[in-house]
Amino acid sequence: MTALLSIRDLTVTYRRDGSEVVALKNINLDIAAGERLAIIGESGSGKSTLALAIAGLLPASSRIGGLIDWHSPEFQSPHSFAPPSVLPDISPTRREIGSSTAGSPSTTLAIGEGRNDSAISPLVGEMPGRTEGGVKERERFEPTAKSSRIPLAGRDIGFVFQDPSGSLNPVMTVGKQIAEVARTHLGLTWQQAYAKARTLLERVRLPDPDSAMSAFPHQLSGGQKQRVAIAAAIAAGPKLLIADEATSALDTIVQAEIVALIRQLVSEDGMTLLFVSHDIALASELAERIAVFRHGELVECGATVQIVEVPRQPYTRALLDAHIGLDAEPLLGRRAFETPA
Ligand SMILES: Nc1ncnc2c1ncn2[C@@H]1O[C@H](COP(=O)(O)OP(=O)(O)OP(=O)(O)O)[C@@H](O)[C@H]1O
Ligand code: NI
Repeated sequence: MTALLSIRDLTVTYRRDGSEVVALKNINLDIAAGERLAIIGESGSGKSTLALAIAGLLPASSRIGGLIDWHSPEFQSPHSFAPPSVLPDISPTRREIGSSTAGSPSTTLAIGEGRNDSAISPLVGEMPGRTEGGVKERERFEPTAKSSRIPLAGRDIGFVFQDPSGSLNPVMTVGKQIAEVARTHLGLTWQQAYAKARTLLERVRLPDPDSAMSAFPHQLSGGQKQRVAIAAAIAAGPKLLIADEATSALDTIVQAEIVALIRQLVSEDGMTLLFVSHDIALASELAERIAVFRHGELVECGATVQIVEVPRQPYTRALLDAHIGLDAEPLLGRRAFETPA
């Protein structure tokens, strides 16, 4: 399988109240093109930080070390600190990236240790102290070569957050906000973009897409809002879809529907999926591979069946054990739990 991106020695530190929080420590991870990879771990383990780092959406208060290589001729770093050619290669594992040797289409994304000033996050000022929030357009520095471009959240990377209200504009119609993504990134006319938005609402199976086009987010249910957020996230045809706890705020049935929808869209569009969740059972329903995070470290990574059936780490075992009913038909267990006495 071809790697979409390689993460090498990625370390992310946040500054908070004068002290530093190390959110990720020396992460090494490859993401294959077209795979469905889940990132799991308890709260604060660094899952969202990884997702934001990949999308180039970390707040300016963060510092990044290590590198992210996109193995695509189209892409450049979303947060490299200088053109790769003038930066020293500080990563001891750099040579392990087979396809990033000279002449390869790989592009180095982040090299060295530096304050993340170049990545101007839309989260800055909007959601201080949080990693979840709305992704809207953000300023970017220009690519150094015309032939390659910076992988951009919203265009090349679709991002779906836990709270769809955070990513949807409350005073803009559903149709217009999806159309705006298509217009901005695909260069469509408004008319074409609205037609695309209408098609996308059908694809995400929103009931009555025609009236939904002129609806405002508050007129929709949580699950419907999340469908709209997903439509907006895939509107520009991203290569990578990142869903960060995208179903965590929804009830079990809607959660299953959204997971099924994500699976279908990812397969139809040939997208790579990064599914961030604290729920190992949900992750195992969707992902082919699971990476387990704890205290900012990647403790275990393997095929879903291996992680679920023969976890190597006690921590993974504990996550599995903590999930009620995983070993004993979870859906039946949940249904019995929900049935009124
Ligand atoms: N903007 C920020 N400023 C300061 N510290 C932060 C910021 N965002 C995250 N952190 C800290 O970094 C660590 C990792 O947080 P992160 O949000 O990546 O974890 P997570 O696994 O996504 O957790 P959750 O499941 O609660 O979403 C935590 O200690 C968190 O408090
Ligand atoms: Ni998170």
